[in-house]
Amino acid sequence: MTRTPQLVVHRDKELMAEAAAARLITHVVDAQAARGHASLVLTGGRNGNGLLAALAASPARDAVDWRRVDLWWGDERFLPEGDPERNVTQARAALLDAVPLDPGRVHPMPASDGPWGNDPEAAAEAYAAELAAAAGHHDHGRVPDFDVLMLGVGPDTHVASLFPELPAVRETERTVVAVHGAPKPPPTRVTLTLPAIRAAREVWLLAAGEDKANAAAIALSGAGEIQAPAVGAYGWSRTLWLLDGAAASQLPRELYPQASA
Ligand SMILES: O=C1O[C@H](COP(=O)(O)O)[C@@H](O)[C@H](O)[C@H]1O
Repeated sequence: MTRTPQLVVHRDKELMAEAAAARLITHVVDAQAARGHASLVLTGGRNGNGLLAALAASPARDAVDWRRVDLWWGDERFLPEGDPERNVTQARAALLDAVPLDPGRVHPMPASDGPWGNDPEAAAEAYAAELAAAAGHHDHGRVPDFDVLMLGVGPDTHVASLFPELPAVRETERTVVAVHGAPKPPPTRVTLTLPAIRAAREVWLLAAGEDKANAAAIALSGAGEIQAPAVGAYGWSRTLWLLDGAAASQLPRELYPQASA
């Protein structure tokens, strides 16, 4: 388990998205070569969707065997199926509809008009059960061995739907919980918890744009995870912060990485 993140700063958000997409393709190809399949956790938000769109535009996307990719989500806005604000709807538009995925390996979080109805607690429990059913006996706990778990960092340091000081960020047992009263709309959400996030091999935090500069500086300067949830998001093999110059602009000088482009 490494709590010390590596930082990579790219010139701007477009280059950051392209470089992150290239990095992801390489990871997936390597995971498939080593283990036969790759398991990814997608994030919503502008930076996560930017990465997916860059991946869709990359000719190297065809190096991936998409039929052997498992897709999970870090969080979801609890809205009806097909709602344009749902993270899965946006991911489908950015990439998923353009690649030959196995539908049985795509695991969106439940919608508010899905089989568990408008009950986010039931939806969270069902997603936790789906994760547990996919976890092998070698996996760390009750979720599959995620190769890469991506998280967009919000301007308030939230990741997934773990917002500062709300009960979800304090959860230490369950892997998935419902969120009520999120400060960013919509207020009702479903999210992986920090213990589930920390079961990932690699956690990549994405932060691009001036509105992320304060969040990056706070999260990377020793804040607590209840006040700054991004602090609590780390992988057991590696934790990577992928930033653009604007998001890195308030980092303390000693944190600013030497080799960045
Ligand atoms: O609402 C959400 O916001 C965060 C961050 O989004 P961004 O647009 O500020 O980059 C995202 O990571 C999360 O998945 C999403 O539900």
